[in-house]
Amino acid sequence: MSKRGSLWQRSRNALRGLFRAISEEHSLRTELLAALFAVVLLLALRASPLWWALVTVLIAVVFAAELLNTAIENLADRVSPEYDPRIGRVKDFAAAAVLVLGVAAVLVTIFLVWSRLG
Ligand SMILES: Nc1ncnc2c1ncn2[C@@H]1O[C@H](COP(=O)(O)OP(=O)(O)OP(=O)(O)O)[C@@H](O)[C@H]1O
Repeated sequence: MSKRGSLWQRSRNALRGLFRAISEEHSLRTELLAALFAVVLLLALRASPLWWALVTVLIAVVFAAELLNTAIENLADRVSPEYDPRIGRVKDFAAAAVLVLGVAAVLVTIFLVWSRLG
């Protein structure tokens, strides 16, 4: 099987992964809603372009982390479907990465509201 492909083919694979993850992962859909809320908040607060840039990067990073977490979970389940404490640790580490970014997103939202209304 060839590992090379046109940019279009690779983009199609990536988009297929994105839509599959959105349809299968509840947490990704929750993050999508949170991103929508952040955009509404930015509009309502008439935030500066710098805030838009910061929130955009944060949304993308949270999404990317969740997608990698999903990929790791899928791989772990394929490699070791049975209970294995090391697989549990790997999944916990991947979930922790998403948690760290989720906390950062909440803090940035608080700072945004604070800077505009405080
Ligand atoms: N094969 C396994 N061996 C040991 N522990 C596991 C195993 N599978 C899952 N776990 C434990 O259960 C937790 C949840 O794993 P699971 O694969 O169900 O993720 P999830 O709840 O679907 O996560 P997410 O909400 O991010 O999709 C893991 O973080 C890990 O602690």
